[in-house]
Amino acid sequence: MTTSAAPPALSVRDLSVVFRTPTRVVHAVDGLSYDIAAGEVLAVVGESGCGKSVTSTAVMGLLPPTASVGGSVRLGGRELVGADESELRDVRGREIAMIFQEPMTSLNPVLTIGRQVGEVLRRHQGIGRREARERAVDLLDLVGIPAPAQRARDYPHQLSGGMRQRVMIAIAIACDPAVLIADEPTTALDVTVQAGILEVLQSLRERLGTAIVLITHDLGVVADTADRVLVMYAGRGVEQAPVDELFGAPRHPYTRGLLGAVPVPGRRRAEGGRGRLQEIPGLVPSLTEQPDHCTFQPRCSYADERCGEQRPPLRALRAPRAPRERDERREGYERYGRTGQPERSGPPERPEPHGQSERPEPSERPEPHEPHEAACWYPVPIHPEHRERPEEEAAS
Ligand SMILES: Nc1ncnc2c1ncn2[C@@H]1O[C@H](COP(=O)(O)OP(=O)(O)OP(=O)(O)O)[C@@H](O)[C@H]1O
Repeated sequence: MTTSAAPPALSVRDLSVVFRTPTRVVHAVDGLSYDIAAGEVLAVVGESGCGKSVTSTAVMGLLPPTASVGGSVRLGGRELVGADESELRDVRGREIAMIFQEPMTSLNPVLTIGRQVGEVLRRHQGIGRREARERAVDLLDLVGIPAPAQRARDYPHQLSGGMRQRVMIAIAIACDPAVLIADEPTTALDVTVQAGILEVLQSLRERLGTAIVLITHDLGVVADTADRVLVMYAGRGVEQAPVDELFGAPRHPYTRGLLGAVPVPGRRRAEGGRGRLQEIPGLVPSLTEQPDHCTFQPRCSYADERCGEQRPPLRALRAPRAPRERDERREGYERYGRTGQPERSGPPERPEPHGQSERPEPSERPEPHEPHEAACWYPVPIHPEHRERPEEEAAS
């Protein structure tokens, strides 16, 4: 739950999405809750099919009629679940916007990019063609398109993939939305172009206070960009934490497995040949059922009977604060550069994270708006000798 005084820019509570087709029922999202504050970047991670995109599409009110949505999505005090289409159309683009993975499918190939950015302004702000054109050029400039006045006359196919993605961002932020959802915005791009796009997103949150929900598979991007992380598994939120806590002291066994499945050069050598990539055994559960127990239980090495009988709620955990624990958090954070790998090979020299010189130390980052939470009866111990029992956790 949000502890800061300011209301969240976006508040999602107990969101559920069920698709009903003639042949099956899919519980794509089940009881998901999160908040995001102005100027914050919340990364949403999890294996393919865990419900990241469906969550965002539900928040935007863009799901097909086969989907039924439950719970609450509050945007600046306005409830979006159950709102009618005309109200949603008014909100989308103006107060909340989304950028997608593949800009070529979202841009109109027969209109210039200046026209496409300008159209959004004209539709939502009722300004004239000439003013819209001028403001479109300003927006293209803001997202880092060189010579924006000339490029505004280009068609999408005349731009590189990275430039097209910048155009999508310009369209998304044209009306200065409070919340921007970026669904895998850098996946199809090479690493240097990706870095440029992430810088644009960072500058938006700093300059305009945009709250950004960043959906990504790339844990390096998460480490480098996010303030907080939401981990999803099989349609449920299983862990939420400030980014350095999540990387340094993951508490849900699934999160730990997810981090262990990322290649880190030098780790194997540093760990005497033992540091292999750790696969999570077993398979992701089918979403056609909605079990009333922990869905990760069949794959979890910590599970006991209770995990197979009762569904663990998302509970606040005590944050690791002792100096030694703090160092471990830091170490975890430093393991991941922007590409999911340290910039140089591993120990004995500890690698610097990408862009560390310009970015504040993790300890200087803004205070988290939410505590560390995990949906687990037996959260992974911070130290093996300190296995905590549920009753020792500081529930709040
Ligand atoms: N229109 C639909 N009808 C039925 N099931 C759907 C529909 N859209 C999505 N799903 C199902 O919902 C589940 C979640 O899908 P979603 O696209 O949100 O996953 P994801 O975590 O974003 O995956 P990825 O990382 O691969 O994009 C999947 O099992 C998917 O098959």
